[in-house]
This record gives sequence, structure tokens and C-alpha cells, in this order.
Amino acid sequence: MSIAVEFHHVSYRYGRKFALQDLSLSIPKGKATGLLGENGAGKSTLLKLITSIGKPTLGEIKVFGQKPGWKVNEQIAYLGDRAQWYKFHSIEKAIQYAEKIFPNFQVQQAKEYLDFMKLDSKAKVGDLSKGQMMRLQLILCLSRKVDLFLLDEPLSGIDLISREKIIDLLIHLLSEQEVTIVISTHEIMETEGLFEHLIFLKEGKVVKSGNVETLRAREGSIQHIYREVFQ
Ligand SMILES: Nc1ncnc2c1ncn2[C@@H]1O[C@H](COP(=O)(O)OP(=O)(O)OP(=O)(O)O)[C@@H](O)[C@H]1O
Repeated sequence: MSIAVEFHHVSYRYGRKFALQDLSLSIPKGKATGLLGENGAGKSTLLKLITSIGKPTLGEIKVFGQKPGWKVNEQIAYLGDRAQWYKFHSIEKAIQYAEKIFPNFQVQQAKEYLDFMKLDSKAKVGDLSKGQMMRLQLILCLSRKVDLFLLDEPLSGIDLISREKIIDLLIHLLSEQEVTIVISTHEIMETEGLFEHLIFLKEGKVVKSGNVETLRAREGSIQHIYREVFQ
């Protein structure tokens, strides 16, 4: 199995509080990995460390064999704390703007995704609903030509139809390109079919991880495992 991201005994703390504790894990290359955990488990912190928004207090991280930093960030698209797009821009304009700020942005790809996600390119960013805004954020993120996508809770607070659209888009991307996707989520029911690999995070530690099929064969449905781990 080729590895995209490795954590070796990583700890991270905010002030006195440890958000991650002696955490070791591997994220396989070319697959979708689900990062599952309850509120405060450390999912966002883990994704931020991959993009070098923070540095580990202890331990070592490798992303495609390199230390996190600006160089490897060129290969990463991160959907994290929501990027601010100008509210007075139309979606079309937001795409032109994304092309300016992201060197590896694919305008044609973004236009295809817009159709797929049923967004009107003339609509103003400021007039979009939360779900439509998330669809747009995701389009702008996924239209970058990179090897690794990190999506921090892309489904949170989104209605069923938008969720299904987002999941369809991710499945489409995975079937078309050899990319690595890491998605943090609590929405295991809807996303289960998307993932090949799962990491269960609890109180800053990995409590279970592995290939989805292997986990299912050994321990039953993913929902069952989720309940066992988090109840
Ligand atoms: N900026 C911060 N300052 C202080 N503590 C923080 C900060 N960000 C996160 N924490 C703490 O670190 C721990 C992990 O937070 P993190 O946001 O990584 O969890 P999460 O799994 O992404 O949670 P959620 O599902 O609620 O988004 C939590 O206890 C949180 O309170």
C-alpha cells in the first residue's frame, strides 16, 4: 500500500490542552479516507497539521515523503475554516478569482462541476443558501489539480439533497482521477460508501483504523463499529 500521509507519535497542544496525543497513523495514497470522531476529537487539528497551519508539539509528519510546508502544500487542496469569497461576486466571477489565487486551478473543470451541482453561474455569492455555498466551496476546492484533498466536514449543516450532490461529486472525482481524499465527518451513514479506509479518532488518539472491507468482515457494519467506539 502506498502512503500519502504518515504521522509518527504526533502530539499537539493548544496552551496546556492536548488536542492530539502520541498519534501514529498512515493515510493510503489514491483512496478516500474517512476521519471519524465526535466533536473535539481532534479531526480539524489533524488536518491543519498536514497543511502546516500548526506544527506538532512532538513527533513527525510526512506528506508524500516530505515535511509539511509550503512546498508540499502545492499538492494539497484544503477545505477548512470556510474561505471568504466576495459576496458581491457572481459565481462566475468567484471562479475567475479562484483562477488568480490558485496556480493549479482548472476553470473548465469548475464549470463542469457547476452544471453537475446545479449551480447557476450568474447567481451572487451573497445570495446563496448554506448548502449552495458549501457546494460552491467544494467546487472551488475540487477544481484544483492536486494530489491530496483535505475536506473538513464538507457535509455539516447541509440538507439531504446537497449532501447527496456533494457525495456524488466526490465519487465522480475518485472514479476519474487517482487522488487521495481525506474527509472528516460525523455523517457516517451517508458517507460510508465513499470510503476505502477509516480512522476513528477519540480524545486525540486513534482508537481504530483500517481498510473498510477488512473492518466490516471482522467487526460488522461501520455504523455498528462507530457506535461501539463512541458510545
Ligand atoms: N484554537 C484553539 N484553541 C484552544 N483549543 C482548541 C483550539 N482549537 C481546538 N481546540 C481544542 O482541541 C481539541 C480538538 O479540537 P478539533 O477542532 O481538532 O476537534 P474536531 O474533532 O475537529 O471537533 P469538531 O467535530 O467539533 O469540529 C478540542 O478539545 C478543542 O476544544
